[in-house]
Amino acid sequence: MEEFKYLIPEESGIVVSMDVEKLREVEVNLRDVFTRHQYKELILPMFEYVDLFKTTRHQKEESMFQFMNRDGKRIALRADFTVPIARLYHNENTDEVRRYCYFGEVFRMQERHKGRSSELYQAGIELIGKPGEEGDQECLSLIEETMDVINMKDLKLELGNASFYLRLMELVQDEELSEILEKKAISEMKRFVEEKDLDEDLKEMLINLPSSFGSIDDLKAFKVKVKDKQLLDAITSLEELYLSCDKKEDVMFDLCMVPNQSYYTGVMMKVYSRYSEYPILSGGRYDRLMNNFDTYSPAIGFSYHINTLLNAYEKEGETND
Ligand SMILES: N[C@@H](Cc1c[nH]c[nH+]1)C(=O)O
Repeated sequence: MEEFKYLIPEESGIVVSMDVEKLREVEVNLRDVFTRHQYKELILPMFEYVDLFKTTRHQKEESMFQFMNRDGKRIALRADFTVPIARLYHNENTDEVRRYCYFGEVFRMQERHKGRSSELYQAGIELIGKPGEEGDQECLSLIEETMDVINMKDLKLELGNASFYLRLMELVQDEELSEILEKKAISEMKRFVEEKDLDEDLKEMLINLPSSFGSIDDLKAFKVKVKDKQLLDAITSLEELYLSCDKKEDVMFDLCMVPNQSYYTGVMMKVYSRYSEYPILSGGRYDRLMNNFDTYSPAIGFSYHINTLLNAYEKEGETND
């Protein structure tokens, strides 16, 4: 394909313009925090069997970069760090608490012409074996500490809960709800609710959901409208987690948060810079992922999306000039 030799594929477009000096600075600062808290650094394979990501059903097959190896087995470029780390924990044959951290690329095919690279540089941690509130708090305080060392202004930490989302889907039994939640579309939600045969309390709550995003007071005001026990528990666990946050003024709640990974089961976290449309960090509790390896262990983790972070950092710099 001679005519393409001067061009860079859309898939890796952003990578070539990455500010490597800044990347290394962020990496050093994050590594320093992770290792201070006993997170052991891992280097994980770049090539995996497609089956690894398929059996855990977390990554859509069409978003994986795949090829055949010499034995005719289907190989994928690493599409995620969390899943191979779950396998690693299983292979360690332990039920003790383990702390891992990692730095490197994941490969996920993006929608065309959105200007997003398919080669995503991540820096993250996984905390395995520490259940519930205790594990959530450890993870959250680590996020807060790392938010300090990346030296960015105006960061917001958003909390959602996958158990809230999963319970809603169970009650409503309609995939369209996911899209409406993601868009926080008030009028679409009204139309959707009117067309459905649902309990009146649930209808009233759903109508209020897209506009209930915000502070702890917004969360508390919304809670009054909730009658279902599982939904209430999910909100209470967010309230409790909030109490352990150091910088409460930077914390927001989003009950419309749709899990961006299908393995999330509990609290979900996202960090936003006002200079980026996408989160610079995302993560969550995933207590059932390990079941795929016949190991039963609660876990939570997060990843910084370094490409997004560097873009936001550059924009922040431009507005300060
Ligand atoms: N692997 C997730 C982030 C995460 C790490 N641990 C838990 N969640 C992602 O790439 O979005």
